[in-house]
Amino acid sequence: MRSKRKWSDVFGCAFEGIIHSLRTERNLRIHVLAGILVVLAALFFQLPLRDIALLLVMIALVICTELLNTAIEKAVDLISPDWHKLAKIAKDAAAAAVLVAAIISVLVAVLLFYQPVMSWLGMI
Ligand SMILES: Nc1ncnc2c1ncn2[C@@H]1O[C@H](COP(=O)(O)OP(=O)(O)OP(=O)(O)O)[C@@H](O)[C@H]1O
Repeated sequence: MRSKRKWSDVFGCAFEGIIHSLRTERNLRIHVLAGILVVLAALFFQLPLRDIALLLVMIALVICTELLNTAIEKAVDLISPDWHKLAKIAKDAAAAAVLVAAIISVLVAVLLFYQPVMSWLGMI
């Protein structure tokens, strides 16, 4: 089925989703702040553009999984306000997606920052 929604409506809904999630989800705010700090650190240590691009991809991955986690949580709360085994599986899997993205992002950041930080500290 072809959607008749205007582009401005599509962007408007997406923007509302971001604002609502930022207002209500503490973990998302932490991830956005961490992402900003990582980009500032990458600029400070003058990482190559390719490394900065990789960091941006990882930051986007974490923020997107966090947004999807919020979407799944809300949908599950709507469908299953009471305790249900499948609701637990859905929410736990969504939370696990954020955790995996966050862990891999930290590993990528450590690999990319290791050499420049050590050299800045005069340790190599
Ligand atoms: N309806 C439910 N049925 C079964 N288990 C649930 C249900 N709601 C929540 N849980 C369990 O509680 C955990 C926490 O769920 P909750 O909705 O409170 O998310 P949260 O961890 O507080 O997320 P966030 O902090 O990102 O808002 C879930 O991962 C799940 O294990």
